[in-house]
Amino acid sequence: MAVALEDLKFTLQEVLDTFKSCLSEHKEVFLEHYVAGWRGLVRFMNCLGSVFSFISKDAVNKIQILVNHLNGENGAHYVTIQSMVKYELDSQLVDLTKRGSFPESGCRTLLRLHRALRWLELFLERLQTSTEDSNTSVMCSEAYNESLAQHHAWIIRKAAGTAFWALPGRATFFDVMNVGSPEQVMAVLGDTLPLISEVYQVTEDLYAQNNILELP
Ligand SMILES: CCCCCCCC/C=C\CCCCCCCC(=O)N[C@@H](COP(=O)(O)O)[C@H](O)/C=C/CCCCCCCCCCCCC
Repeated sequence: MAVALEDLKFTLQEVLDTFKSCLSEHKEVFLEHYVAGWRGLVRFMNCLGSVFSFISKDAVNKIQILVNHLNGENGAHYVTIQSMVKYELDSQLVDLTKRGSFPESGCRTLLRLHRALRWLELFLERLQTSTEDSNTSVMCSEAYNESLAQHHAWIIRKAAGTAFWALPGRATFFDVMNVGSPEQVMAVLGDTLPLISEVYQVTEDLYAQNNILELP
């Protein structure tokens, strides 16, 4: 029986490894590894219960759009996020001001995941400084309100806010991360966060330079 990648067991270490291999020595972001990082995160979310499946579906859909670009006839232009942005903008394959002919452009699709990466960064920062009594739902909502929520319609914010209350407590959350004791989780978080932050910042700068941070 074939098993979808998203259904395999999550380990935080694996996500760390994919984000480690995301950046080239010239600070280019390899799309293949970026997408692999997201696949790992979706696997984590799938372990948390079906209440998150509407979020997971959207992420999987966006991951698949990027994989299709990577595996398509113009895949060579999609090796890094930098080459993708240049190719799509030079070839006018991006809707810049309103949705139109290119609802599945790589630039637009990646921007949605990029914004979600900021949520992840803020959430992991909170987890890293959390104590046994900290509430994962509160940390998740705060991170969401400071980032992704600003790009979501009211109905999505409402649904996301409701789902956050179904998050398990910190101890279970750490168990699902599958890296060992809370001390080991903290250590892996300490390794993971700077990598995620760097990938986020490189992407943010690239999108800002090209004035494509608000793609419809
Ligand atoms: C290291 C382990 C600890 C943390 C692990 C977290 C795992 C999170 C995995 C995936 C995060 C989901 C990424 C969601 C991408 C959302 C992209 C987006 O903004 N899509 C909206 C806009 O798209 P277009 O309509 O413009 O195409 C779309 O409307 C969204 C629909 C679904 C709702 C999105 C809610 C996002 C909440 C993010 C927090 C996830 C909380 C997971 C709990 C751990």
